[in-house]
Amino acid sequence: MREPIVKLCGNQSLSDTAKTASSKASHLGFIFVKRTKRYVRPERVGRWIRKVRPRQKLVGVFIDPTVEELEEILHFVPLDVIQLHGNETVSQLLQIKEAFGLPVWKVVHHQDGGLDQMDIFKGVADGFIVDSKVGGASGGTGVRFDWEAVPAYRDAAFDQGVPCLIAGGIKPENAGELLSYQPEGIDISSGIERENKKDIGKIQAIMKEVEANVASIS
Ligand SMILES: O=C(O)c1ccccc1NCC(=O)[C@H](O)[C@H](O)COP(=O)(O)O
Repeated sequence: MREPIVKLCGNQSLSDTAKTASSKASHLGFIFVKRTKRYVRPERVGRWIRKVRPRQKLVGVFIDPTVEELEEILHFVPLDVIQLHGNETVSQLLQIKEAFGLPVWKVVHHQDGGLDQMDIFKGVADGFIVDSKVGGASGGTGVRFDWEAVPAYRDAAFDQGVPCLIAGGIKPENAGELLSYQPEGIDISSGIERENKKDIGKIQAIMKEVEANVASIS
């Protein structure tokens, strides 16, 4: 049975990181996109990681980063995965993979042509995240999409031999519904927050839903 991928994203403080790290999630995410509400400074994240020592894999979220920017972040934070949330091209992904030797997850927004986007990155992306498209926002919107589309994305990623996480508006109250579509992984940010801080009760509630559905997402 494969362990479900659960990424708890948008950690903004030592306290957030301690709460998400105390869970059974597999990945913790940090937003390195300047001028967005969950942006965190890499040197701070580095300090939190040294204190908390999470057992989870660390994911850095970026929009159209340069190799130099990534180099700077990696100097402070030992990322395990680079998540690209912007308009990056295949050649940019290849350049980043070559420069750092880290897995790169490409975000595809759920909209017409979402599956074609996944096809474009076939053999290059090491994983996909399918997120809601909400106006000009890139992510962290707290808005879900029509999950009837989930099996098509899941199967397309499966055919490529890479994981696919579903993101956008997942919360304890609706996680069971999403998990019934058997995604390989889920990515949550707003749904585990209360007043912009991660909430241990919501984290535990999400993880309880995952555990209850573990057979269906493995
Ligand atoms: O979270 C943000 O503020 C953000 C800003 C810019 C680009 C990406 C961002 N988040 C990426 C994520 O991986 C979120 O976990 C994902 O979009 C789901 O967010 P939510 O709907 O809040 O659960």
